[in-house]
Amino acid sequence: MYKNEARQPHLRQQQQQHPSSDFSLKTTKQAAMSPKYKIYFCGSIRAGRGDADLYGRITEMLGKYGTILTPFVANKATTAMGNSEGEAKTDKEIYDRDVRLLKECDAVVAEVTQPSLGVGYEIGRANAMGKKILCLYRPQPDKLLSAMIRGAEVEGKFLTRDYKEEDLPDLFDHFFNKVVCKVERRNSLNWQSYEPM
Ligand SMILES: O=c1[nH]c(=O)n([C@H]2C[C@H](O)[C@@H](COP(=O)(O)O)O2)cc1CO
Repeated sequence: MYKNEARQPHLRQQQQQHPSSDFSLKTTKQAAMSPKYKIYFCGSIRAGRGDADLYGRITEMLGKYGTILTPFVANKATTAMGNSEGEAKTDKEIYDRDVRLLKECDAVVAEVTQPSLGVGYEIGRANAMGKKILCLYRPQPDKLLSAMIRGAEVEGKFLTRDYKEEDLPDLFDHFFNKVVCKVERRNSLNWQSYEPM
């Protein structure tokens, strides 16, 4: 028995079930190659549902990188005047659930073209939690993005991008593969001293 089999008996079991293939190695490699993130998607609800179709296309693209924690934002059945969506029935339940999901997520993607109090609040809260954030804005002739979003930009942490829909695949590749994938050093352990690095 190899050393790590003693600590991970499931590896030995997998090896017995798949004797001709290096099952454990393959699954480990696959996991490393296709990281699946928990993504909090923000978009306007009570501030107007004019971009709901676009939110649907965005969340579909984001599915390549992980799980959307907030599918109700892109759901066309969610209306500006509805007072409940999904499991949440009251504003308090919506707020509590969304703050819990924000804490849980690995990354926030926000479509900020339609100005929304809720989206602004979520971005500020996520920023205070140290989450990686991508804000997407479609420049409008009569509408400027708030300085509290564009001005919050910090390289490698908080990105704001003016975009056209065809730019999204490249923007998402960059955000997830160059920004979100970077593990904060303080989250790792020095295996000699057991101190956080
Ligand atoms: O019913 C809701 N469900 C919900 O999850 N939210 C969250 C998610 C959205 O990203 C954001 C939208 O805020 P607003 O409704 O102020 O546009 O707030 C907001 C509402 C309604 O305010």
